[in-house]
Amino acid sequence: MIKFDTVHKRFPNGTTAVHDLTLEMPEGGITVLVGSSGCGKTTTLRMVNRMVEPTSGTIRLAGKDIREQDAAELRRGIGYVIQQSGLFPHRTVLDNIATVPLLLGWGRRKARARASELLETVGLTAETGKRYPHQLSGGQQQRVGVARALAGDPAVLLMDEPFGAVDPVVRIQLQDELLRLQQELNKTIVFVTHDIDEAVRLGDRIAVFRTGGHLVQCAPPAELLARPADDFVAGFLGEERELKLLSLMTLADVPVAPKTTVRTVRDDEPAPGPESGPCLVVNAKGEPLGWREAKAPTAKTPAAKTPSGDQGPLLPIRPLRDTDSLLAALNESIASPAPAGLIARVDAEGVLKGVTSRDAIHEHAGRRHGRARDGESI
Ligand SMILES: Nc1ncnc2c1ncn2[C@@H]1O[C@H](COP(=O)(O)OP(=O)(O)OP(=O)(O)O)[C@@H](O)[C@H]1O
Repeated sequence: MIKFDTVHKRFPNGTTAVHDLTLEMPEGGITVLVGSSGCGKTTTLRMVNRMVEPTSGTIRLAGKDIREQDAAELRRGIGYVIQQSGLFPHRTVLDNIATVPLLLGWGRRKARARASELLETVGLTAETGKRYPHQLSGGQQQRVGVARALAGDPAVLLMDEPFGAVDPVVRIQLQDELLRLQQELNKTIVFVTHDIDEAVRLGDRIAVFRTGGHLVQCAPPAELLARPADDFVAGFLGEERELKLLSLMTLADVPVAPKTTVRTVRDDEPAPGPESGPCLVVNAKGEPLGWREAKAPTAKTPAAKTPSGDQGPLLPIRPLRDTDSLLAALNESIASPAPAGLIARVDAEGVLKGVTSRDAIHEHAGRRHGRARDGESI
């Protein structure tokens, strides 16, 4: 969709921001640009919509050299989201979102109808549309920024640190929203971030730049994590590189031991005595609720007579589905009070189907990691 061919950008003051960049950004995919500060990410992004003109080289959009298109027209077909959301302060949220449709000549009524539809798409209420940007939280402003960028239904979306100014919890929510939207909309997205975890979560491909505008490696996240091209990339990915790789692998083919491996008890039944160890408490539907470690019997209340209410606290758990990551499974198994660090595996409806031990997760993770290092897909 977007093709950079030996693109060079040298600013008039002599700074080389981008050095002979050759890079393809596939249609319908999210390409994330990462790298140290000043390595040319923003310049690369802004060359796509001609806010910055290359010194040399060619950029093609859907096969067409962007220099052959009128810059204003080109920009109307490309959504652009920046960190400070860039909303017009004196226009309502709805009018902000309607900006591009109006420029495209849709007429006021149709443009506003489109804006209302998009408010809902990005998870905001109709009432929010009547407010002004300063009356919204940072996270809400970013959602409006995304809605505004999507309003003209562009095939390409450029996002420059769009979630950089919000707290970590809202940031994860916005990332999830973007992934959900992308499943529906299938835009070609170029996304700039400083945050490698964000890049791994969102990217279909990650391009790592280093100072001087040099592209060092561009690869899908799993390939990048398993086989960084050099020490710079490895350093950039951080010391928990191997754990990050586990976040991309699912539990799907890790064996499930039958539920008879572990003692289960209904939440409305008394737990067995402490000599039988922790048991898994499930509700009437068979959904796991937690582990209960029975209290040691005392002289006053021997094990056999201990009423269920007295049998130790319920330690809540996170039951895991096949679609959950190996990292989530490992995390859960470390906290598990059950022998062998057992985790509860559930089906799509959340009903217990069995358990998996920490050793099984480890072994599987090691094997899959080895395969990834050898270049196999994970
Ligand atoms: N208009 C300009 N004139 C001169 N130099 C510029 C201009 N814009 C950017 N630069 C320089 O080009 C280099 C690349 O800048 P760019 O903003 O693309 O980097 P970046 O990777 O996005 O940085 P950051 O992560 O800090 O936002 C930097 O050295 C910057 O100072």
